[in-house]
Amino acid sequence: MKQYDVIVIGAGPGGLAAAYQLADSKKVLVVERDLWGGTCPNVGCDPKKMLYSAVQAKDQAGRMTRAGLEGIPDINWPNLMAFKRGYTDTVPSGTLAGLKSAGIDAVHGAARFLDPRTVAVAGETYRATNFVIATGQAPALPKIPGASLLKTSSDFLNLDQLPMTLAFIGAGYVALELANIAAAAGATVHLINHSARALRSFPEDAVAQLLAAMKDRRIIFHDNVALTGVISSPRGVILQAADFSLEVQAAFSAVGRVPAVALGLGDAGIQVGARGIHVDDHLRTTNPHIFALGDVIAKTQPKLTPVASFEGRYVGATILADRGPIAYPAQPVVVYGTTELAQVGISLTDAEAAPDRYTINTQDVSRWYTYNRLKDDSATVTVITDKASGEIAGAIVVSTIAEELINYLTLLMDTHVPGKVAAKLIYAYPTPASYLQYLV
Ligand SMILES: Cc1cc2nc3c(=O)[nH]c(=O)nc-3n(C[C@H](O)[C@H](O)[C@H](O)COP(=O)(O)OP(=O)(O)OC[C@H]3O[C@@H](n4cnc5c(N)ncnc54)[C@H](O)[C@@H]3O)c2cc1C
Ligand SMILES: NC(=O)c1ccc[n+]([C@@H]2O[C@H](COP(=O)([O-])OP(=O)(O)OC[C@H]3O[C@@H](n4cnc5c(N)ncnc54)[C@H](O)[C@@H]3O)[C@@H](O)[C@H]2O)c1
Repeated sequence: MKQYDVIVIGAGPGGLAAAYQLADSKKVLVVERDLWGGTCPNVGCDPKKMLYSAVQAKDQAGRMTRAGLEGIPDINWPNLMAFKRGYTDTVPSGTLAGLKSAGIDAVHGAARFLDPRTVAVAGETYRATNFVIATGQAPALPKIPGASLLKTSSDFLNLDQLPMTLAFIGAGYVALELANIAAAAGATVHLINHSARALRSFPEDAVAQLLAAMKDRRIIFHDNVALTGVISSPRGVILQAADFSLEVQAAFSAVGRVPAVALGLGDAGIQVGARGIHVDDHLRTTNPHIFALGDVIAKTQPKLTPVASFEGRYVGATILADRGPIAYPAQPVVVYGTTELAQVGISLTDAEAAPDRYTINTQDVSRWYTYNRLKDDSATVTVITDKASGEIAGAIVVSTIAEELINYLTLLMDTHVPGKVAAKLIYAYPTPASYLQYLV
């Protein structure tokens, strides 16, 4: 039996951040059951955005037709997939090499608690003073007969050939982002939504702008369809509901993700609910020498890579010395769809409910120089300002380059720079930042 100061279970962005934080002063072991690096670089953010790169380039070319460009390029799926694999194929070995060079031990296999101080991995047992559970989430399947015929986001991001007809079940981040990629690459894409509302955490008007762009791309939305079953067919699968039947070559579940908690948590005295492992304000589980972080915990913060990494650094630092409860900075979120939808800070609904406290300023910026140059016809920016301090309290950006502006607005929020101070600075021109003076 080997003894460590800290055992980190799960080598995704959260677990790795904790391990690196501890590497200089503690004897650390990282356990991973699947791909070193976890979801984000292997089957999540990074491969998705490599495929999205070709979609962005194609879309910009499309917008510039009759403005100097002729012809819209086609996406060659096998070549695009080879480009993606050129990155993802190196992730597990690169991650492992990074751990070794930092003096962190690594073992491959699924960890399972035998008791609160011991885990078993691949037939060996390991003991530690502290544990960090960072096991993330896995794709969920709808609870209907035939659900095992459905594929997942991980399958989509590794398709050798793109099916010509396909469906996504769900209307959240995964469904919208992957539907956009598939449709831009030439597939006929159906999106099956069990309600009439997509992306519930975003304002309805902004979502409507995104959905309009996706419908222009000929993505077919089937709202208020509660599937009752999936059966196989000679050409693929048939999705069934009351008064509804749709045959596609492949169908992908995008109904959310479930916390990966099959690691004997009961034997370690750790409580877990449907949304994940319960933690306190120090990210301690119900067993105080065991921490949990990232997507696997029940939390109000979005389950995103930079949030998991932030928590990993916090837990690493807290194991070294208690620095008080975790205090999160603002967390920007971006949906990389047919246009980008980005949001940070207070929600529009909460700001509208407190008109004495907040100013809400929504502007159509599509004719402003940078957006006009890019022919970004649906660009809209909403900035919510705290009346008393003049500081930015939140923002919503719809634009093909929303990912850029949302980070500047986040920076201003986190550094408590009031809008009128930000407006006086000099920014490179012409760039999205150079319009901050008219936005904040
Ligand atoms: C398709 C897709 C696109 C996404 N796009 C974005 C994006 O654009 N931006 C963004 O910020 N976020 C995005 N996310 C979310 C992001 O990937 C996660 O928030 C992030 O990976 C969470 O990190 P984590 O370390 O908590 O968990 P993970 O990255 O999931 O890592 C957990 C690791 O633990 C391992 N593990 C599980 N159980 C055990 C066990 N018993 N023993 C050993 N190892 C175990 C798993 O194999 C996994 O490698 C996306 C997710 C998906 C699925
Ligand atoms: N750009 C990004 O940052 C990004 C991209 C992808 C994923 N993610 C992360 O991954 C998480 C998971 O994404 P997701 O899209 O899988 O989940 P989600 O929670 O965002 O969306 C799930 C969707 O499925 C629908 N749904 C649930 N049950 C259903 C059922 N039985 N039938 C039909 N529809 C059903 C929901 O109404 C919702 O529209 C996100 O919450 C986010 O944390 C982030």
